[in-house]
Amino acid sequence: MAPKHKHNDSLDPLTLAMAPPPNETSEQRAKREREEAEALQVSRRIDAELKLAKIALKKRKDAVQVLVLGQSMSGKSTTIKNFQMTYAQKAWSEERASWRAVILLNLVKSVTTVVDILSETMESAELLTTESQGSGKKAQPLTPLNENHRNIIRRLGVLRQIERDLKMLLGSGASEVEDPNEGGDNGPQFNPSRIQEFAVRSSSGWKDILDRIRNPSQGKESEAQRKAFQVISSCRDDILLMWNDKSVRSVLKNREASLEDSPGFFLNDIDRILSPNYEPSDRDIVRARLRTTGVQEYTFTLDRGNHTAVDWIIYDVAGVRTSRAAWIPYFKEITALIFLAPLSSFDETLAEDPRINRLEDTFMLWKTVCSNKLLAKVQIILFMNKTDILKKKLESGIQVNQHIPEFRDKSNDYDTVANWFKKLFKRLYFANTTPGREFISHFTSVVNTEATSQTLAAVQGAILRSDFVNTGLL
Ligand SMILES: Nc1nc2c(ncn2[C@@H]2O[C@H](COP(=O)(O)OP(=O)(O)OP(=O)(O)O)[C@@H](O)[C@H]2O)c(=O)[nH]1
Ligand SMILES: [Mg+2]
Repeated sequence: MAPKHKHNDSLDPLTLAMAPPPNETSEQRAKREREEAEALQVSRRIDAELKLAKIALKKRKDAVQVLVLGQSMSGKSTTIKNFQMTYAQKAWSEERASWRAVILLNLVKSVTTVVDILSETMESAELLTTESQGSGKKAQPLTPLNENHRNIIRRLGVLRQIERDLKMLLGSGASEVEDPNEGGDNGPQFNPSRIQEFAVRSSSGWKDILDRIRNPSQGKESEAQRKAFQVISSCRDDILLMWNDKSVRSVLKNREASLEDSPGFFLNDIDRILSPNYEPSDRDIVRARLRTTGVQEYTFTLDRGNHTAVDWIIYDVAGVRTSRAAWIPYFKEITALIFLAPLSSFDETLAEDPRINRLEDTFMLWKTVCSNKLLAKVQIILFMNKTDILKKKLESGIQVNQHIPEFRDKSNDYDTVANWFKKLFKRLYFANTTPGREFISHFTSVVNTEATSQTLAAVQGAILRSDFVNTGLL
């Protein structure tokens, strides 16, 4: 009989290393076999996860990826809300009730804005009255506001705490201006050193916030919302008294505070919003304002047009100047880019930098996007948005040439102004774009959901027809 070691010599070192130890007891053997079975299970799970990750990566590569860009308040999230409403109806209806907290905050903010304007007006009138009394002149009433207004303002003071509570509930996007600790600088638009920082920060857009409101942890969120609803309801009469008061309206007019056209304006809907069974309508949701922070991703499955489905991934980003570096990593991935240019902003300045005219900032961004090499093969679609507000502004007599001298003495009517802006975008496009890339643009008002659904259908067609898709890359 051959000696034992001779037999082992014929085995490879791996088999030897894995062989059960000699003199193994039956308990040791059972333990070893249990551990081996567990290890096998872990290995199979990892294999399955890798397979799924590979499929997901392939699905992602095959998807139409669209980045929506534009300055803050240009209507990016509102455009994506329209996509969601049309193509992801289940998610849209599931989120409906959660928008109530955002709408309550928007309402409270409008009230506190009016209160601030009235308080300032009364204070400066008092100061002037005291000065003129000191000089011995006869005192003239310098404001139509009186003691009744002062009492209303005092009573509405309780809404300050409600505003703070709702902001806490909704996170940093609930404030228009970034928290300075949140990582902003006033530097150039595309600062590569900031990419990493923004790319790793987890997204906290409205989708995450709405999920949190829908699934409150220990009832905290719903409690804040319930209290807000109660307190705002108790202030209803004072809010209406103030908002419907002729003197208040004349003060607001003198201060050129056009609240009705400001984002998230719900004062005219207060009774509906404060009814116990209130559920936000589609129109309420597209009008609600919540600033995007970070980058948010939405997935839809759309018909390719020939009854085959294709996944779309749409990225929503923050538009404030300090967050624009976070856009760059997405430039390499995307199929198409929708650029939001709010035409109505010709007489406004940026919230984050009041020295800069909003429309100038948009033109500058547009030029950067058209000339960017990473975007050379990307189909760019321009939405000249907020046309409804542009119309109203022009009708109210606001002159474009007072804010953009290059407009000179052209007629200040909507068609002339809108087409002149379009010409400027087109000119900048052709001066900076990749040769041969088509110029696609739409005049939009993305709060008008019916008109926008038609625009989105056209956008879908244009993207699927684009060369990039048709060269077989998708
Ligand atoms: N009247 C009107 N309001 C609009 C239009 N587009 C957007 N808005 C409103 O403007 C506000 C801002 O729109 P958003 O979609 O939140 O803007 P955004 O580009 O996502 O802004 P950031 O998240 O700060 O980058 C919202 O209250 C919208 O309802 C429009 O065409 N007309
Ligand atoms: Mg947004």
